[in-house]
Amino acid sequence: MTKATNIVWHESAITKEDRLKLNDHQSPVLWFTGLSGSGKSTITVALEKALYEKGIRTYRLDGDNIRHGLNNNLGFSPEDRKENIRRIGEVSKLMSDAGLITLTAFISPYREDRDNVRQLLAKGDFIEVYIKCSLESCEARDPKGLYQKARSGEIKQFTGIDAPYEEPLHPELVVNTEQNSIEESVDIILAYLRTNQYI
Ligand SMILES: Nc1ncnc2c1ncn2[C@@H]1O[C@H](COP(=O)(O)OS(=O)(=O)O)[C@@H](OP(=O)(O)O)[C@H]1O
Ligand SMILES: Nc1ncnc2c1ncn2[C@@H]1O[C@H](COP(=O)(O)OP(=O)(O)O)[C@@H](O)[C@H]1O
Repeated sequence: MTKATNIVWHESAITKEDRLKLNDHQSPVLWFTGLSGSGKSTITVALEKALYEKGIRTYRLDGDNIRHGLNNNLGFSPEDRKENIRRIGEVSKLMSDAGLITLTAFISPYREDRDNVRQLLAKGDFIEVYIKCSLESCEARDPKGLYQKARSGEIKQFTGIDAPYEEPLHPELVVNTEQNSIEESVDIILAYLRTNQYI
């Protein structure tokens, strides 16, 4: 594939700041990361509902859904996961520019890939939320039966089994879903957004 050359950035007449004036909130990216079954999808769904009910504009990007469309040409090798996260980072940046609070729910197992997204976004617009849950509990939950398939060798390169997960070193938030209910987890995140004047 040859990269495009001779392309020039074209400014809009309306900026992100203009769009944010129509909102009563900022437009950060809430980047959820954690093992499969840790609760990323469950919590982002509940959080998005809570935000919507407060009149806040949101959009949720979820690994399972995005891999059906935009990223349907990617698998689970380290290179493909990197490209998956790079594209989601770019999409999140557009959403932030559009004035939405984005909730992303991807395993995003590599620190470097998550840090690249942090660098891509304006300061304060990347909120890393580590959904912490032991492999043991995730495997006991096994909501999609994938751990069982990974253990039997039917699925290869499964995160936590035969592919790595690198825990965040300095996440803005850690939510432990072995200790907190779904409602408590949502409240922790809402409190963070309020305290830091995002909403
Ligand atoms: N090999 C392997 N490893 C991990 N996960 C797998 C795999 N194969 C399929 N699945 C399903 O795909 C979902 C993870 O996709 P992501 O885009 O979030 O993964 S990644 O961020 O690129 O690592 C993940 O969804 P969640 O369970 O919601 O995390 C799984 O349902
Ligand atoms: N405290 C909790 N927070 C989030 N999910 C929980 C919790 N306790 C049990 N669960 C269950 O764990 C599973 C998490 O699955 P899911 O949200 O799909 O995780 P992920 O998106 O990280 O793969 C769901 O079946 C959910 O009902």
